[in-house]
Amino acid sequence: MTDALPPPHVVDTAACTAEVHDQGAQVARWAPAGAGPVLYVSSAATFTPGRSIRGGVPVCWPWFGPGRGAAMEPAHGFVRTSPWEHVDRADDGGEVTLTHRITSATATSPHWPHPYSLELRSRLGHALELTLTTTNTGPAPIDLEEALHAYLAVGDVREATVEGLDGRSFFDKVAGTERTHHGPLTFDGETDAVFRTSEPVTVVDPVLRRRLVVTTEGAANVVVWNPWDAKAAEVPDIGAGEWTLFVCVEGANALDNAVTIAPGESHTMTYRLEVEPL
Ligand SMILES: O=P(O)(O)OC[C@H]1O[C@H](O)[C@H](O)[C@@H](O)[C@@H]1O
Repeated sequence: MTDALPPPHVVDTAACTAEVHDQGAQVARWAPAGAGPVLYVSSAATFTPGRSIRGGVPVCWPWFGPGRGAAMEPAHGFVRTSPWEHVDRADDGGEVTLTHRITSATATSPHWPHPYSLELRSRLGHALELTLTTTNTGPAPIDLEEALHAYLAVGDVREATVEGLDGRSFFDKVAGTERTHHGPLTFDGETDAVFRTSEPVTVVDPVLRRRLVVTTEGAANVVVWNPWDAKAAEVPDIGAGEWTLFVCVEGANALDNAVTIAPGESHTMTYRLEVEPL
């Protein structure tokens, strides 16, 4: 039993540099040409079988956090710490698409006794585009939550804002209440919010002088998370003081926006990330 993950798939083209692990089909790094790293990866991240990498884009499936009944383990589902099969690598003029698949033949949970096939296509180029497709291969409907849990690198979360959430309702997981947001989102404490929106959102970062534009399809929610200082200090794989260096802006179908898929049917969620100068 080795205690280190196999080396990631490496992409190094005129369009971008990137690294993608078979465990969790997790994109750990992505930097389009001319930009610095766009995804935060903790200096204390572990690259160990069975443990999620703290950073990049973990795939949360088929429940989000502890699930709707707050009793599911591991948090965020079992596929982010499972090995996926790497099934394809295609190069299209410098844009590389990696395809990973995981199915009920190799990865199951006592909480999830359902036949399924799950595929992630990671298109790595000037933009990062992740397409997660669930197929119900069993005889009964399945009901699931999912998230593409991107850790976006920022210069200082206390100076960053998120545009595109004005007027949106959200479940505030910190307060445990339903609320409506007004104006740009700023950060002055622990933030853990499941917004009901399918519209693009933009992280404006005056420190790194860039805008990170997040566009989703097939996602009813955008989740915004930063643990702030005290919560981050309780998480061993967030490097000391590094809570200022990221904000998670996730595409998701969670809570009352869980997805039901009929036998033989599929559902697709797409998360697209682009960098613009400020
Ligand atoms: O520590 P993890 O299991 O990776 O979860 C990290 C965070 O993920 C999401 O953003 C959730 O909304 C948070 O409640 C959770 O704390």
